[in-house]
Amino acid sequence: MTSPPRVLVGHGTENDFVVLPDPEGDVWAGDRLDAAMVQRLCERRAGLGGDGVLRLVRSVHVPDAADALGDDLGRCEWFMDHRNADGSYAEMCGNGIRLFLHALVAEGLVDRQTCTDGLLVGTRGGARRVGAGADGGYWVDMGPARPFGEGSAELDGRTFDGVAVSMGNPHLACLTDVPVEQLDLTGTPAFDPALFPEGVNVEIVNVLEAGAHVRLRVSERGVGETRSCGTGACAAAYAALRAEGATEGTVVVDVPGGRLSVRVTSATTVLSGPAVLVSAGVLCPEWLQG
Ligand SMILES: N[C@@H](CCC[C@H](N)C(=O)O)C(=O)O
Repeated sequence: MTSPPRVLVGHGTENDFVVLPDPEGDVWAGDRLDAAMVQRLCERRAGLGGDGVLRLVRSVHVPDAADALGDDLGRCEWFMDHRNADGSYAEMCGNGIRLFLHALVAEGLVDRQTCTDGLLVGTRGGARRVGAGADGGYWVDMGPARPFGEGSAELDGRTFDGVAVSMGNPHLACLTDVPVEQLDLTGTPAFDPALFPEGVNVEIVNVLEAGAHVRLRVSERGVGETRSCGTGACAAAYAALRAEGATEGTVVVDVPGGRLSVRVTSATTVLSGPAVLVSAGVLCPEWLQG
């Protein structure tokens, strides 16, 4: 590293990320961004603080992009290299990918005017189209929710039953009448490892209006409780519609950090919401060496 690495901090409905611009893949090459560095960056007192890290990098510089994207590799100039706060990789991040596009625009790497039709971005869960909305926010075509069974999770001394849904990453979306604001989600959920061999994000969901409006709290794999989860909102919307026997509809999803909207059709799921950059600067060399 010749000059101090550039860094941004931002969030989507208060699901917050440390953003590392690295277009040519030379700033955080090799094992520089190992799990220990991700953990240090996400540390809320001794680091910058965040639920995860997003590295802005061209797909050609990511060794595992070819496996993740297959024939889409050539169509995805950019790759969302996402890490959870514990350093683990996730296949997909719905809040992160909106912030990813916002940061590409802010860094002058992509022209916002050209992304109203969306830009195809590579992720470890495959290619996703993300675009700028007329309201200043962003949308992302997440692909269809893929149910893969039913299960339960134990949290705060209770058992919550739910539907297992893949949005590229694994979720257990649990509809319940227990008011979510009463729950203590500081613990780690217990779940069935046979159903979720790669771990799971657990959404606890109250239905406010059948098939149209829900409120959720989430315990994320690799992080703990966060203020929002975009893929979790999609899983919750799918579960809320399914409870009504519906496969299509638009669901407003309230999370502790704000509001998201999820449009579900028979073909796909479109998540919409804000993306906010809070600060931009550089990492101090003495911190990096510490
Ligand atoms: N908060 C994200 C999801 C991040 C990944 C998740 N913790 C996992 O490990 O699957 C979102 O907005 O979707």
